[in-house]
Amino acid sequence: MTVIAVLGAGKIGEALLSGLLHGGHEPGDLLFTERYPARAEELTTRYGVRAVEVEEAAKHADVLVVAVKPQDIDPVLDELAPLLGPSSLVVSLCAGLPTSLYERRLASGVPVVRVMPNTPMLVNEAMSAISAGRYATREHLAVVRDLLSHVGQVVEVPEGQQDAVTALSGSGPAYFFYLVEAMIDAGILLGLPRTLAGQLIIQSAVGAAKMLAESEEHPVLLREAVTSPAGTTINAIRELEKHGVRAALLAAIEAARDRSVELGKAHEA
Ligand SMILES: NC(=O)C1=CN([C@@H]2O[C@H](COP(=O)(O)OP(=O)(O)OC[C@H]3O[C@@H](n4cnc5c(N)ncnc54)[C@H](O)[C@@H]3O)[C@@H](O)[C@H]2O)C=CC1
Ligand SMILES: O=C(O)[C@@H]1CCC=N1
Repeated sequence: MTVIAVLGAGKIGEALLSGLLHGGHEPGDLLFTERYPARAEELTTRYGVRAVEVEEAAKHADVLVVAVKPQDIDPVLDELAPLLGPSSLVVSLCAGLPTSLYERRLASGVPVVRVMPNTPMLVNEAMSAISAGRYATREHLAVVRDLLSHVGQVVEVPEGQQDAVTALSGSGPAYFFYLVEAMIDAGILLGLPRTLAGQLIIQSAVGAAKMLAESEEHPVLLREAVTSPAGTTINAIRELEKHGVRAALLAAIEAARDRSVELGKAHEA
């Protein structure tokens, strides 16, 4: 079995470890590094996966998955540089960081694959986009695709699209959570108990997501099917349009893309 080491076991690192375990990986085939000992202990207790130093991770793992914040990448690259060679495989989950950064800072020929996943990895429903760096072959991409397909869907994109992907599906779950949170508040405004409002909205979100995923219909048609002439929904849609919700989403996602570009630029030579 391929041994995978997750470097930095925060929210997305934990989601990956948990998703891989759900997907059939053995705890013994997974390793992680973590800056905070208490966090390391917590994860070992929860998942039975061993926390190691970076040297051990580099020595034993076939795939090293970098899952620290982009702002924390420098010390990780310094640690990895003397430990890796062309037979290693580095997978970066870091928003904004280009494969060229790794290629510049690690030994020549180290293959790097850039990935933008998302947190639904925790429930095996991730959307991950993968892009090969300069030294990554089709075989390296296939290894990464196989690994991530245990925790959701995988698409390959040109690396130039990764900042847009980050804004869309990397951050995407947060936008849906935000909408659900606001809709539950609307239930409170209308006088419903919070638990009931939560149940109504969450199940509506699950049902709508299932229809989007399973029906062949365009989202516009699915919305139109809910929107009866002179009915209730069109009144709500009019308010959404009046308040510029569509324009707000376009601007919000563009701002997220811009931040991803900025995070990459901060590490330019
Ligand atoms: N949270 C999300 O939804 C997504 C995050 N990402 C990317 O994943 C990366 C991690 O994000 P989060 O998990 O949200 O951040 P986080 O802050 O929850 O996790 C980062 C973890 O790395 C650890 N760490 C930092 N430096 C370390 C070092 N030198 N050695 C060992 N451990 C170290 C920290 O203690 C922390 O536990 C980021 O680069 C982010 O862009 C990508 C897609 C989605
Ligand atoms: O907010 C962030 O920077 C990370 C990257 C995509 C989702 N979360």
